[in-house]
Amino acid sequence: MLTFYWRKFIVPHWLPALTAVVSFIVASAAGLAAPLVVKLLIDDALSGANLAFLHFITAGIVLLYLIRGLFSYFYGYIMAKAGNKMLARLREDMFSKLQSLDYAYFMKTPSGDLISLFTNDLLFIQQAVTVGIPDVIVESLNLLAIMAIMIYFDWELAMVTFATLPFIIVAISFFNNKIGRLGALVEHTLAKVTSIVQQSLVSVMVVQSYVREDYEYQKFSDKIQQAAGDLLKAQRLSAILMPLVEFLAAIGLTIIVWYGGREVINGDLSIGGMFAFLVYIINVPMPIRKISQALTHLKLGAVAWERISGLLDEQTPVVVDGYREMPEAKGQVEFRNVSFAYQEGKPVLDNINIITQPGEVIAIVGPSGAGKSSFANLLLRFYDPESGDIYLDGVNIKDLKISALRRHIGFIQQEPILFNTSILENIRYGRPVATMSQVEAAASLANAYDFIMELPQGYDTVVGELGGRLSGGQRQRVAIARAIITEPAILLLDEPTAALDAHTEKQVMAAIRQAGAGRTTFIITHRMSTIMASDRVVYLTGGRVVETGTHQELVSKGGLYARAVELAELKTRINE
Ligand SMILES: Nc1ncnc2c1ncn2[C@@H]1O[C@H](COP(=O)(O)OP(=O)(O)OP(=O)(O)O)[C@@H](O)[C@H]1O
Repeated sequence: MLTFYWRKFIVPHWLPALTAVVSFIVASAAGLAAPLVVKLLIDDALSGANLAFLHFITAGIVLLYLIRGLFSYFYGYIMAKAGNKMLARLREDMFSKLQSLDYAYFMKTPSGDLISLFTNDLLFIQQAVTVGIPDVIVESLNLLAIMAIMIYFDWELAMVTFATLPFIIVAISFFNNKIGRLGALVEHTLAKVTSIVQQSLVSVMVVQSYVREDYEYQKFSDKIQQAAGDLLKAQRLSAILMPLVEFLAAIGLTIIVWYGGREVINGDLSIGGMFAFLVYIINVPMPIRKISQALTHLKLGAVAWERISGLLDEQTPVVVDGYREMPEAKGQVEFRNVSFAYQEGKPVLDNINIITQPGEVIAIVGPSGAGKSSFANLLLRFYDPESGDIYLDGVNIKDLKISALRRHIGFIQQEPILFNTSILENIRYGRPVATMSQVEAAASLANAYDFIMELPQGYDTVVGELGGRLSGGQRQRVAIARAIITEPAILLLDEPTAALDAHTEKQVMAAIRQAGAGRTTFIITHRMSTIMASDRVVYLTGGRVVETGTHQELVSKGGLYARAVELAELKTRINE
């Protein structure tokens, strides 16, 4: 564990670490000299009734504590600066790694666990770095210095006094191991607690509509109680440890009184020397206690680091970035022999072949689970095909920079995610440098201009968590404006109206038609009116393209699509 901290946190920051240690040594030496002053005071100034020497010692004490204070400040400042810098860097690295990870990573990792890395785990690392590491180094030096001075003074008395040290060390390491294990448990439980909070915030509507508040509370409370219980056990052990260490140190003190007293009576030790010894032994428990606490911090930090490095070392880039830029695109898309599976042996798309012309409107239709959203995921390179390739304007999208590819695709989901900022910022998200007139043009094309103007704060209206202060149709139109402000060559819409009523659907479809003019549009849909407005229907079932053609062609063909349409019409009639 110590070698890990040495490699990770000390070697790369050796200069501030060295300056800090030197400052500490000076501060500590000043502190350690105090008992020597006691010896001089008793043996020379008081016994010899030497007033001049008494004045000299008095000035010496002031000077010693001045030096100690000054260098303690240097030490504290350097440590805080190095610790904060390192932590800020670690936070940046973690966030940057998070931004670089594949979509697939987020599908398999609970977001609560990730949040916990940024909160609980970073806190443990912070304590390990700013308290654990410095205390282990400096307090060990302190302890060694005290022991060395004691040996120098009177090695026999020192050896007798140190007889209690092995007991102190055994007690500390025994308790520390237990405390460390409990700490790791607390850490684990706190991660779960964060996850519960995050989940219940995201799902607040579900929680409230199913009246499951008590259940959520109970889940939270159980974990918190568990963490509190484990923490209390750890604190209890700490509370036992300290008096035990102090008791053992007091035995050392008794030994000095007894053995040292005899030496003084026999004339082998001066009274001042014995008092200095007593002051030193009184100072022994403090560094031992700090070392023990620091080791606990280091243990907890090491567990947290293991979790954090799990993120930093994540090797996901299954989707490897390409190298080609593509400033302009016409929007011709080809899927050539594309097959795909999320898990080996469970194919989701099977040998898909589609070529679109720029500006064509393709409706992707098929039963639930047919692979329609997976088709969109592949086009956006959230995943790569197992075999086969996808081309944009004749260029394999694997060769394109992912940023270049995605810049040409305006992606609109069934439930658009808006950020909790103003409408203006949301629309500009796709193109931060867009002028106000470009924002207004995008909003007009998306049929959003009028409703935005009717809002009291217009474009400055804050949309609420996930856009919750807007209606479903308004949210969708803001999302369309956000998608088209980048002027993408392709619009990719995954059931954009599925969550809307018939009236709102009409408004949103009108927006999509206006926004889609001149752009290749893939629209995943179940809506007959949307299908009929498309140039071509691609009918998917079981991950295969079973039929393709215009709606009329496919209906006339009387195949699987025609049967699906008949069923859909029947359903509509029944509902009417
Ligand atoms: N991230 C994922 N990991 C594993 N399997 C997945 C994942 N996403 C989808 N699947 C599976 O892949 C298959 C196709 O899913 P997909 O979402 O593409 O279907 P869909 O046609 O869009 O369905 P729907 O119309 O219900 O949205 C389904 O069996 C689904 O369970």
